[in-house]
Amino acid sequence: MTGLEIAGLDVARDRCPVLQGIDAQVGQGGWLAVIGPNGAGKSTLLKAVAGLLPYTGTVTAAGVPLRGLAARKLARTIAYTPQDPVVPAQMSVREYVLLGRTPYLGYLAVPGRSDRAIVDGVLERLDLGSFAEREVGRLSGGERQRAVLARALAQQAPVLLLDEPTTALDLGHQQQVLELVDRLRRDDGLTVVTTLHDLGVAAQYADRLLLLVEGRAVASGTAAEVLTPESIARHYNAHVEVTTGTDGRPQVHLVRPGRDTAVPVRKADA
Ligand SMILES: Nc1ncnc2c1ncn2[C@@H]1O[C@H](COP(=O)(O)OP(=O)(O)OP(=O)(O)O)[C@@H](O)[C@H]1O
Repeated sequence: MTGLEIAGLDVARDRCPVLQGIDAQVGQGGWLAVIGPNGAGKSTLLKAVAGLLPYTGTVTAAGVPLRGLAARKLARTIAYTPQDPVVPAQMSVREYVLLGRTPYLGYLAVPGRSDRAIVDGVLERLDLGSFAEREVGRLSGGERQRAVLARALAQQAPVLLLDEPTTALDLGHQQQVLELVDRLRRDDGLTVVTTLHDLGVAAQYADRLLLLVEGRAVASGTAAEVLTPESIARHYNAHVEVTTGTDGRPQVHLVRPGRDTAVPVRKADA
């Protein structure tokens, strides 16, 4: 079953075309990583799918066209975390994450016991339990990024759009967030689309990659199909070596100019 389908998507910003003719399909429970160099249009794609930018073309979730959906219905369908979220600094982390329940509340209604239980569960899963009463403005960058993700998860939408979800996180929390998102798609069938600069992470976690360059999709497929040294050299202007990990997925290593290899050679192999 298709979780999300994007067909013939064009987006202009300041009247300049930024995305042209983008097609992508993600099955329910799938994880699509949108990759590409700076300015390629990755964030623009997520914003348009989230309904925050006008577009031509169609976006459907579980077969339902998203254009024209009422805001509450859209928020129950798609949860989105931006790359640079603006957070209300005075609000406590718990109150902020409770905002994720807004699409389920009646007019002027306050969150109920089940909303609070959902928020408590999400705070726990993201290691934020001890920060629940702290003001959002008094969190570190990584703690704030987890709070923003927590708010999106509290929304319990079947489609999750995450713009660079791990940039501010230390290695342990990166892994925790990526593993959590992976579990959510595998166990709960969430459909995930993330932008990712880290090609190694994209290769390890996503089941399909979409490579955008100057607003167009230049490649899509599995990590092994998309992440070739030639393609990375051409589109990122980066010199890399691509090896295959024990899990069969590609690993991308930067190679310093003038050096032969980025991959350490073990003594036994030398
Ligand atoms: N608010 C805006 N108004 C006009 N043009 C914009 C705006 N935001 C982004 N752009 C332009 O749209 C293009 C795509 O930007 P976008 O942020 O989608 O790229 P990106 O692939 O996410 O980049 P990065 O990897 O640097 O985050 C760029 O040329 C950018 O300059």
